[in-house]
Amino acid sequence: MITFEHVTKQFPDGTIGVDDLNLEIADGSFTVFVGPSGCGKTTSMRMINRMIDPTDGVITVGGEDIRTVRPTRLRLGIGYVIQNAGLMPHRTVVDNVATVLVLQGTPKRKARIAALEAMERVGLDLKMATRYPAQLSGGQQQRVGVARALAADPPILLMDEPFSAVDPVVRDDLQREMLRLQSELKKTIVFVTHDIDEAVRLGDRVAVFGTGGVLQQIDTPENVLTRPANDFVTGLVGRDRGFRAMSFHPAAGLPVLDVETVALGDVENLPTLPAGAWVLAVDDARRPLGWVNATRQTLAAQHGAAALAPLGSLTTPERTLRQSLDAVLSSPSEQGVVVDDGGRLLGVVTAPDVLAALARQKDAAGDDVVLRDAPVAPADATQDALS
Ligand SMILES: Nc1ncnc2c1ncn2[C@@H]1O[C@H](COP(=O)(O)OP(=O)(O)OP(=O)(O)O)[C@@H](O)[C@H]1O
Repeated sequence: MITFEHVTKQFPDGTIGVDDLNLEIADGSFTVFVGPSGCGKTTSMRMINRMIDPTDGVITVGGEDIRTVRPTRLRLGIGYVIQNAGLMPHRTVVDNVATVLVLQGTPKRKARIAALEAMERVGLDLKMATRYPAQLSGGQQQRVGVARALAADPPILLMDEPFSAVDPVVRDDLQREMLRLQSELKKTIVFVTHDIDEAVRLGDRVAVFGTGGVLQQIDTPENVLTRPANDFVTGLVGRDRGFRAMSFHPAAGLPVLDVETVALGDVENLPTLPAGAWVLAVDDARRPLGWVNATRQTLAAQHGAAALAPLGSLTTPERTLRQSLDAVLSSPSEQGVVVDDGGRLLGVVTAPDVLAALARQKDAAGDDVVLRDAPVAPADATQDALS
């Protein structure tokens, strides 16, 4: 457990970085500090490993007041990952990852073996071990940074905007990897970001910081989205929070409707489709391949799968209403394709059904916040999702 009790940090020039922070971070939890620039997220995080000392209040780690623990000893149990990874350019990847272990006195060979294991854990190809950081992509460097923090197996991991400098696709990959890692490792993670989407995706607790280093709300991601504590949090999570909150609603119970299908080889035998009609082309195992409509019919008969309209994103009955709506919005037929775990077609879902299911679930929870602020008309949801 990490606790902050009435913690304030005033810098020598008078700036209040963090103002009377009270916070409990449970062992094994993933807590995200989120908020706009300059609101005290990094200062709060750096006080945990004593890179910054508070001017007032008490921080404990594992029940110990950290003022009584030498920073070097404290940091042995705390991994630290920063933006741009902060790797040493003249050391190979494996030696970068082994850094902390070597500093702790682990013999070099043993440290390298542990470093290779950490690289594997974060999904890095071991071929990269002998490269230098500049020979890696941004995303790979960031993985090296995470491997380095994990190599000595500290129970606590501090991560300061670790994925901000990479492009959205790589970032999505790194976030997914982080969730997988955490489900295996169960570290106590404190993660700083200014991106609310990243915060609600990764955190099991989200701490929203506001101007002047004042904590505005600490709660589950769903509650931050659906029950923002005040206008500041409402502003931060934005007007499309209703759409984001759909990530927390299961798609179970959503009607999966039958859809007209055609085997790819039989497209040419289809009767001419009326305008607006769509038929789903499937392979021999009933895996969906793409959509056919009147304008695609002849092309698809001549050129096969390449001429089909793309499926859009697929979903499964076990996923969430947000993924169901994504599937609907990304499908040219406005029918979201639902498959089983083997990728075989189960049917389709539609936008009105997704929104009705959301309304039912919100009613059952006795919570009208999302619906009040994110109208249930399909057109609005579409606009929100695309904006
Ligand atoms: N060494 C310092 N001296 C004076 N003021 C500082 C110092 N470090 C931080 N601050 C100020 O303290 C406040 C909180 O800074 P902090 O870096 O914790 O914010 P942040 O929320 O992490 O912002 P960002 O997302 O931009 O990193 C800011 O107003 C900042 O300018």
